Amino acid sequence: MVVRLHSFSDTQVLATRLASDVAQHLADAISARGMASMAVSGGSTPKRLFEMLSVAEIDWSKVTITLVDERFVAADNPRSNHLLVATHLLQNKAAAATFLPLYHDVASALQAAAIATEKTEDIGNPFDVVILGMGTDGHTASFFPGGNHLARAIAPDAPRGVMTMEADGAGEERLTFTYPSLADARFLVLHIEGDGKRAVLEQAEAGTDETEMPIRAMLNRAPSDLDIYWAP
Ligand SMILES: O=C1O[C@H](COP(=O)(O)O)[C@@H](O)[C@H](O)[C@H]1O
Repeated sequence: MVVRLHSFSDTQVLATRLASDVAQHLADAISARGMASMAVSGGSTPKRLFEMLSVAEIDWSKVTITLVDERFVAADNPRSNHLLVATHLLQNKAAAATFLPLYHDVASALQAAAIATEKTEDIGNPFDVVILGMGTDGHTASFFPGGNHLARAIAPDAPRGVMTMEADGAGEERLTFTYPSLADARFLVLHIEGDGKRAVLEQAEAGTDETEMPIRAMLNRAPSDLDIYWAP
């Protein structure tokens, strides 16, 4: 694998370029296979990107979107990644896309993970586009340091699909695609912004302990090339 760092002067320039690159990969997938799949992150970073991507001139009716991870909360909860995507990405032209949520209104996160795995099994083998984020603790998706299922979730031979995760730094119980589900994406992106996250990235690149900083699994051993988009 190759890790490429793309640095931009500011977050607006980054979002413009990343939206254009993602749209191109989705259009290429539609041309090649008649459909496209994409898994996106939540959190605060992707809002501007989502808004720019939502107006891209591609055939969104052939695009299926899901999340790399989610909190076990309903879609009207302000902390829901589904709500973020619905508000900022599934708008404008992208309103024609199909969205597959990870959260389901069932008794446990474990049940929701099983349903999400089943409902997403026909997409993402591999995903055409995966956009990862990274927390200042070095987590990506819901691969949290100290997570109760971290070792299983980031194992190279973990099954494709969605698992649960609990960790002190995670807040609510989480739902997350496993490492193998994400790491072989045709276009694998890590989107980070700010000097603080750049310092966290450099710290991650300088070590190998994945339990300390799970983003290292993606940086060190993803089967796909990893394109990092960063702006101060
Ligand atoms: O918990 C989460 O945080 C990360 C990073 O979020 P940010 O607010 O620092 O951008 C995100 O990638 C992940 O999807 C989300 O669930």
